[in-house]
Amino acid sequence: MTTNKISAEHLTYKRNRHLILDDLNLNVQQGHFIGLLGANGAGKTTLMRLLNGVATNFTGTIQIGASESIVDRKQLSSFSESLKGVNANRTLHQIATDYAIMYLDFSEKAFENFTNKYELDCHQKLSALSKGNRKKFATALTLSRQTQLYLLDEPFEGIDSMTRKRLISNMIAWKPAAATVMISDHHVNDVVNILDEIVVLKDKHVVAHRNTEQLREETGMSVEAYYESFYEGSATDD
Ligand SMILES: Nc1ncnc2c1ncn2[C@@H]1O[C@H](COP(=O)(O)OP(=O)(O)OP(=O)(O)O)[C@@H](O)[C@H]1O
Repeated sequence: MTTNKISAEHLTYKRNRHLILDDLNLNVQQGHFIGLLGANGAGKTTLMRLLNGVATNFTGTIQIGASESIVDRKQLSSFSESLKGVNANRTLHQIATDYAIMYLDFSEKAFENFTNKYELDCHQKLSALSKGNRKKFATALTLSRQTQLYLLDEPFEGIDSMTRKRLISNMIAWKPAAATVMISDHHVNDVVNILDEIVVLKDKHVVAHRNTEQLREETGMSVEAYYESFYEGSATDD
């Protein structure tokens, strides 16, 4: 069996009796930038929560590397949403110190590099950060772990277009070859240059999973036009 993969098979998930994901199948080889695309409410955050092991009580299987266990998946993936439970009265530096205790793979050196590049003042309290800087901080924390799968939920939301371009270049330069980075974003054109693959969620499951280069060659469409066509009901994935 191949172990350098991330997979979800027949994944079905309900929350408060609402069916959110239904028989979702996804299989990615590690080492790529993957865009997780879908309209509001399509289930992008939910899928990331399930992969990371924050959300449980699903049916089907989820695997990262060779393991299906929740404990291993939390260890093998780093999720930007983890910041949700953090005490906003703590400074960025204090929060990073907490992370270093919580996650043995957290690199304080990497964190320092990211915060320098992102122009964040680590003496500030989390509560004092603007929306964009809060996103940058969540990304810095997430990427400072040394693990296999990085799950970034709308990392560029609220970030100005110039900074966005700089963060994307930094991310390309930073990515370890074996790591997988899954990014959800509503502004497909802004992130498309970083993406090796896209996964489109619609109707509670994956309706397309394509290599971006092949997609352009084979369809002659931009990635954004291809993605939007699923929502216009005019495309099928073959
Ligand atoms: N606590 C909950 N109880 C019931 N349904 C929920 C709950 N949380 C989320 N949902 C539903 O799950 C579905 C998927 O939500 P999710 O946040 O994963 O979507 P998303 O693709 O990330 O959306 P967005 O792009 O708006 O962030 C939505 O229909 C949402 O209403």
